[in-house]
Amino acid sequence: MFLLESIQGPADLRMLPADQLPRLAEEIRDFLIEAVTRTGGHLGPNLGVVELTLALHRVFDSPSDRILFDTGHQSYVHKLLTGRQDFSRLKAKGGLSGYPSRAESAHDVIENSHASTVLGYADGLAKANQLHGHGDRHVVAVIGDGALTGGMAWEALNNIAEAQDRPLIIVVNDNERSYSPTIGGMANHLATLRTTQGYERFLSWGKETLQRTPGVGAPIYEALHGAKKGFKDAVAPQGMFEDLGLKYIGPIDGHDTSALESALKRAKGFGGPVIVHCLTEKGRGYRPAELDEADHFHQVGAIDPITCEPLRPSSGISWTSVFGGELVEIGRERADVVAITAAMLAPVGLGKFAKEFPERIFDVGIAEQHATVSAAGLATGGLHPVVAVYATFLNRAFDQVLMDVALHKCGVTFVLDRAGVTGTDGASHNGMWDMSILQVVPGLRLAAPRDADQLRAELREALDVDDAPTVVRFPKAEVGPPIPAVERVGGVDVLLRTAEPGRAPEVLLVAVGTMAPACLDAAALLTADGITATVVDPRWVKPVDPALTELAARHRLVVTVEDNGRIGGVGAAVAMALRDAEIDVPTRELGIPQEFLVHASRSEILDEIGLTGPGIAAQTAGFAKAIGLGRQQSAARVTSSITGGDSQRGI
Ligand SMILES: Cc1ncc(C[n+]2csc(CCOP(=O)(O)OP(=O)(O)O)c2C)c(N)n1
Ligand SMILES: CC(=O)[C@@H](O)[C@H](O)COP(=O)(O)O
Ligand SMILES: [Mg+2]
Repeated sequence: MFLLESIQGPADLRMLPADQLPRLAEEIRDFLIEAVTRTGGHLGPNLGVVELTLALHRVFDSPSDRILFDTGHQSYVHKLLTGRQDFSRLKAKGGLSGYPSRAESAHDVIENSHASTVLGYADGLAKANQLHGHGDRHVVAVIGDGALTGGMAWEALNNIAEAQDRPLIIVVNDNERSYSPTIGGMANHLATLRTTQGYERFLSWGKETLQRTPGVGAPIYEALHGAKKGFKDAVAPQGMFEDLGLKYIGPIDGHDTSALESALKRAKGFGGPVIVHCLTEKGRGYRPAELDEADHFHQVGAIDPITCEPLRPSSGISWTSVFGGELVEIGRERADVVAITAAMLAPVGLGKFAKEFPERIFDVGIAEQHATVSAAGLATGGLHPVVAVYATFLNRAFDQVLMDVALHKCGVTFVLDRAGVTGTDGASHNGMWDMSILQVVPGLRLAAPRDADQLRAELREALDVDDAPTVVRFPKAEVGPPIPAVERVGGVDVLLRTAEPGRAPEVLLVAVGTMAPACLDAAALLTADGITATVVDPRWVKPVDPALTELAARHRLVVTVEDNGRIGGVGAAVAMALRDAEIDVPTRELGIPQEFLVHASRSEILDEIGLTGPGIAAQTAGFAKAIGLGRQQSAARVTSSITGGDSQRGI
């Protein structure tokens, strides 16, 4: 890695003779394969942008020129070239983020990994440059073909095209894939542009050869070039970009650094909005990735670089696979059930459903807002759509959930995978928002299953609701063992009572979804503190079940525990329900601090924020003792239970 190690910043790269770039690209690929197979990460996307990122940092002068990456998962090469070559703890606690990070470098701008935002940032930064009179500074936005299917990209393009005098360079990194092949009219359009590539090569040969031919050479070339324009307009309606008022350069071989530098220099000098359309290959240079039909190694876990076998095989089954399997069973029973994915068919578990019901699956691209409104349409048309997205990405479709699905009382079921702490993908990936923002949606019902059986049951219950949105949410984790209920009170499952029969329990532990195992552990630990507890799983957390408020009335303290932000979550809703029912029992809410969490593993973060058995027990004991419960009261409590003092109704 001699050459790569000599690159401590873009200036070093720009001084490198062009004939050493192929070797540097090779070293970078070797580095990525070795490092990312060891830690896990977005191997495919980054192998695909090696030459592109080299060309970007040779033509532009970051950070005074801003080089922006959409989604940011393809910024590893950018990091390598901007002084960050220790990938030993990539995406791990204390290590490099898997996305750009302003805390890591002045070269980084966009940290949030929600797709299709880069053109918006670029529009704003270009306007800022213009207002500050920084005409010499360039804004370069790198956007994937997948991200281009997001509506926000088109909102930005509409504005960017408005100002013909505002320099802005859009680099389309077209590898024909999101995870799987990119869908939709945009992808088809890009495909037709790709077909001219062969024509481009033929023309560049023609230009070299014919222009060397004295006399007839030049006119023949011009005629051919004219034909090309006609051909491209006929076969490859690039007119769309040019009709928008955007200069189009391409398609360019995205692995030919010289061609890339030439195109980027032309774009740099254009003085207005310009698109450079680059053709790249996801996973380039690593045969297993190139051959991987699923997603060209979009994101890999830690794997053996030779065999591609996981270095830490997981033994359990994921929540995602339980959902995917049950939806196939439901699909066999109900022809009205259809499914929608936003460019993440396999990651959200819809692969089996798609295989068995190809006409009942819709991949809308990275377009969660459209997915939601289209679902409202499908429901209005008499079907029951299941919209499967990662919890954090539903944020983008909040208004559509509220004003399209809920307002019209549409029976749409949202399945939110990666709910709660995800961890290693950083702050923008934690699914810590849904049980807060969805609280305000009238009529919406939300379930948080505690185990596989409840996931199957609650998914079926959700699909039985045809006049309101329903939500089922679960984490990025393996499903634990079944957690049986000892009793169902209303819609609430009682999981454990530690108070002896006839004695009033003190704490009601409300375990939301996958917090059940930790709450059961906490109840056992509280016993050692002389604090008795009842652990319940509300199953459907919105609306709050009246049975839960009745149970609360029989306890002296209510502690809710959720894998969601504390603000406006289930705990807040339960506390309000108790107040509304004039039940004056103190409540405490345990959850994720309302902060942007720095990347680390899910277990490390849960431990840090106290959402573990010991953490919940310690916090609950503190709350209990502060109001006189627990061991110091145990003597008095024993007396009152014997003398029938102010004991409460038994459970
Ligand atoms: C709003 C949103 N939805 C879904 C995702 C999940 N996601 C991450 S990368 C990716 C595919 C991006 O494809 P593309 O833009 O073509 O980039 P490539 O990986 O091909 O380089 C998706 C769907 C996301 N990051 N943001
Ligand atoms: C960049 C992006 O949004 C996804 O690729 C993200 O990395 C999801 O990873 P998991 O599918 O492992 O949760
Ligand atoms: Mg792509």
